[in-house]
Amino acid sequence: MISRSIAPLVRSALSIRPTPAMAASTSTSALRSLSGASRPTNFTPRRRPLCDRTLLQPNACTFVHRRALATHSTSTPPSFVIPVIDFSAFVRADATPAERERTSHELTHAFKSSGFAYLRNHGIARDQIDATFAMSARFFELPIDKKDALAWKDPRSNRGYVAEGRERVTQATSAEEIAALRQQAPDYKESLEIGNDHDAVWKNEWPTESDVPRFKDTMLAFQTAAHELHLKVMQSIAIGLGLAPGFFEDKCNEEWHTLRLLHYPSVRADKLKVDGSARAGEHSDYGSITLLFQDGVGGLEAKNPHTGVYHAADPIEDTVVVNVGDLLARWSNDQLRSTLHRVKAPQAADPNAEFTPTRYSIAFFCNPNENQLIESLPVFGSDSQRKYEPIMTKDYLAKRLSETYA
Ligand SMILES: O=C(O)CCC(=O)C(=O)O
Ligand SMILES: [Fe+2]
Repeated sequence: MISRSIAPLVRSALSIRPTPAMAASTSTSALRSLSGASRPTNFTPRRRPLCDRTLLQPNACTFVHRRALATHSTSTPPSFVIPVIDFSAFVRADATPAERERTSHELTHAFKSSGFAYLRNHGIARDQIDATFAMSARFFELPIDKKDALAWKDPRSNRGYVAEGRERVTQATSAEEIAALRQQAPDYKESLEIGNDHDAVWKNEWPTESDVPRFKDTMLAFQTAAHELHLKVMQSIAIGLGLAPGFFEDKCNEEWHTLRLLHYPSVRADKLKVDGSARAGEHSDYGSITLLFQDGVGGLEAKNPHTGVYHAADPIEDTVVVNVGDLLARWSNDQLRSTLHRVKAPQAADPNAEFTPTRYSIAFFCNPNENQLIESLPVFGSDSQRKYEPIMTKDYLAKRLSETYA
């Protein structure tokens, strides 16, 4: 999260205090607002039309994600804990194997129970995170035409700017249902998706250097740091599962990740009270793990799969939230949980406040390599106990998006 010392500065410098006029325009834009879960970073060519253009204004393209539920519960432990784990054993060069084992067991225990953990001492410097947040806020301050010029165009690329109103996570399938949902319960956010910058086919949509100086360099450096942390987390998971420490290394090293900058504009608090409405609707993430950096505002919630009750995953200074995605859940035959989550108004917010404060977060969606076969590992049982058919990363991701456009 943005350090407490600079967070108010960043926020007051970069966010907009809502005025009545803004409230009106927020609500107008909210009506065309949609958004949601992680999209995969790459794609096999689709046979179906990319967008349902009947649902949106000209030149806009709506992404409606119909997500199957994440990992289901079959047992009934009642507690739902998101522990704070000291990850320094994977950052310090002098850590002992025993220290790494201990950390790894804590982490895999968390992933087996809630699917979420906070990592402290994760090795990404606070200054780097703060600088990335500040740069993200500067990007979202650009006039809408500059951002629209960088628009997200193709799910195979999954790169570019996603304006409010372009995406809605839902299980719904019919156009009418989706249109109604959009009216009643849009997601209130905009985002910029950034893939790896060395893809031969798909290119990132960068703002010009004069519009946002040092933006590209800052984001590339952040991707590098986040990828390194992701490799350490995967190593820790391998140890926690009793696998060789390097088990995931050559399966997750192609940087097939998506860095998503998220901006949740200030919104009338009553809008988030509408049934089913959220800043980001209920969803699971698709990939292996997600590293989530949040500012100090709060609002992230994770769903206890046993009770269906949502628990706040409030920001904790100097930590990163890490959660399991669908592919890691499949790899582990659901032993590691891909837990449903969403972003609502912060639970600690003043109940009488007219507006929910502006919020920024940065999600780094990590994926196994494109052609990696994801099948439940023998350590999780015999073939007959497998809950899922083996599937390649890119096919799983493509399948999820083709459902989206059914
Ligand atoms: O902004 C957040 O806190 C969570 C965002 C998220 O879950 C997502 O984009 O998949
Ligand atoms: Fe998510």
